[in-house]
Amino acid sequence: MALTAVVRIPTRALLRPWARLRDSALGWMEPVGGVEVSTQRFGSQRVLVEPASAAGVAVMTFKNPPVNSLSLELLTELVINLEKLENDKTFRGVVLTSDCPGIFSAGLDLTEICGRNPAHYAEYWKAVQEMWLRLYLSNLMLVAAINGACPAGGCLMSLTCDYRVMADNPKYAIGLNETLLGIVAPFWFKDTLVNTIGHRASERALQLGLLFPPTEALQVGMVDRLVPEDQVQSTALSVLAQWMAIPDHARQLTKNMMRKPTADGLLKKRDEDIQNFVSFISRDSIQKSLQMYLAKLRQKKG
Ligand SMILES: CC/C=C\C/C=C\CCC/C=C/CC(=O)SCCNC(=O)CCNC(=O)[C@H](O)C(C)(C)COP(=O)(O)OP(=O)(O)OC[C@H]1O[C@@H](n2cnc3c(N)ncnc32)[C@H](O)[C@@H]1OP(=O)(O)O
Repeated sequence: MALTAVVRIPTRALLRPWARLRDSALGWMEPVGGVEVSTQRFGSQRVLVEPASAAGVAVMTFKNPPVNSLSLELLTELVINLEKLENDKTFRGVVLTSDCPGIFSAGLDLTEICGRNPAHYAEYWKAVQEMWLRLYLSNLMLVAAINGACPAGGCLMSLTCDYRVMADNPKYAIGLNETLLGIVAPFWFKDTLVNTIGHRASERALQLGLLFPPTEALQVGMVDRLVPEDQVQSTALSVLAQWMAIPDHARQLTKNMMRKPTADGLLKKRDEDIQNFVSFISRDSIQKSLQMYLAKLRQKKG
């Protein structure tokens, strides 16, 4: 079914993006000559992209049931869809959220890093790096609408965003819990956390593999706002509307200035990081820890 519709945004609003917010607040909707904005829904099997009602904004929804684990396929689709949004200059902001009830993302897909061969680990880790680099350095404004559990790689993904809104439900938790699995968060996971909550809080959180319930996550600065579950996405959209009031070029240069040094840390040694990952994850002791952890997860139901 074709869902294409074309909305015209006046050129003056595109040249002065902050004017768009003001104009729409005034109820200015009249289509006049300008740039075409596609309102077509797109995406792929595991990543749905829908333009939001506000011009320039899209919602990217992960749908990789049951837990949105970051499989190679999901990572690949995420990067492709992000690139599409970035290439379409009508989009300025994206809300990232989940279609899996009660779960934002369970993090890396453990079946990708357990019981496979070194070539697979290398391919997978490259995709994880790519996801982080693309999101972390994206020129788009990214807001995470965290509508469920958000451990490990799921937390990392949310930390790449410019703002995090989380459902205020004590059943959900967020954090980099790698040590609980007997594995170690790589330096760029660590750097992303340090840049968000500071060194001391990160050191404690990483060593203990802390998963913070929403109230504590807010206190430590891991998320920016808590709202009732049914308001997570709408709040994320209204946060984006506020950020849209800032001229893009100034905001983008500022974001890049803040983040590039951290990203360069990985860009300078991507291959070495892949080799480290492959040799670490291939160790018998690490594979045993992961197998035990997976078995525990699977037993939970039984
Ligand atoms: C010196 C160092 C050098 C290099 C270091 C290099 C690298 C090491 C670092 C690698 C980084 C890793 C980061 C990660 O992301 S690891 C993944 C961590 N994730 C978790 O710990 C989350 C595990 N899952 C859960 O806690 C729960 O599933 C969750 C709270 C998300 C949802 O709970 P719920 O009760 O709703 O569902 P479950 O019944 O638990 O799960 C349903 C089925 O999904 C399977 N599952 C869950 N999580 C994963 C996963 N991450 N990957 C794959 N599969 C997962 C679970 O087993 C159930 O499966 P079935 O029983 O239905 O078959």
